[in-house]
Amino acid sequence: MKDKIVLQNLSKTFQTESGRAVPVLEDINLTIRDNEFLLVIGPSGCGKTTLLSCIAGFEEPTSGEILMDGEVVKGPSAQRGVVFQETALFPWRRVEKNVEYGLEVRGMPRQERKKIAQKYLEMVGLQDFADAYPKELSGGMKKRLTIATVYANNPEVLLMDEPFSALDYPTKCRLQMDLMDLWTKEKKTTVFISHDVEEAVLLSDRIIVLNRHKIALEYQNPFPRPRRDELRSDPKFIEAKEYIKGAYWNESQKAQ
Ligand SMILES: Nc1ncnc2c1ncn2[C@@H]1O[C@H](COP(=O)(O)OP(=O)(O)OP(=O)(O)O)[C@@H](O)[C@H]1O
Repeated sequence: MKDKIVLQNLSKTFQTESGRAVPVLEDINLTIRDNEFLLVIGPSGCGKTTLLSCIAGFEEPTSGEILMDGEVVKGPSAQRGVVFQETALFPWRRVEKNVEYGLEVRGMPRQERKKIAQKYLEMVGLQDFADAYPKELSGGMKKRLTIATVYANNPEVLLMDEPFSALDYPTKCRLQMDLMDLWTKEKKTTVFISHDVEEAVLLSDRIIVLNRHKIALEYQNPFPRPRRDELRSDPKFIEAKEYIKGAYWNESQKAQ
């Protein structure tokens, strides 16, 4: 599989207003392969969002560089779709019009963008809510809508920052399965940030534990796809979760 995103000696240090230097990422080297689902986990404040923001092009590295398809990332691009923890929807636009927004901006004809919006609303099970406003949707439905919106724009890379963290467990489980279905149908290179070890083992091809400014552990996920909901209670899955949790826990302890 070809390399999609390459982080070369990536470092990021923030300067606080009082002039203090806050090192967040130090000399990170990482290759994300085309169509890989990479999951980044780590204790709060370890730099997960900063890493994602650098890949998205929202933050500039202090040193080192990020390459996508061999080209240096110099700023945000429509080729990298971002899903944040908070849903970013237009409250005054109906559900279908939210999905169409990016396509409209690109000048796609009305009928064509409507067809694409309907396809993705169906894929996330929101076809009956096309004419509703976002405020009429539950938290989980809003997440589905955000994912449909990002997918409709057809980016090559999907960057997701804890998209399901605020949801209750059953809703989260359902959305994880939905995302996996969508990802299986339309594979995209994905970088997904999470605090949740179960989510990490269920979704990923590979897990990176980030801590103390560096990659503390890399774990190649052995579970074959498709992965069903029942996998969550498989003893081997639980064992894998414990292993990641052990590394995550140890790293959290060291961070204190
Ligand atoms: N713009 C900024 N200016 C100064 N410091 C910042 C800035 N953005 C982030 N930081 C600091 O960088 C560190 C990493 O933040 P980041 O949000 O990347 O962590 P995280 O791992 O995503 O945390 P969480 O899991 O709590 O979301 C934190 O110490 C934070 O205070």
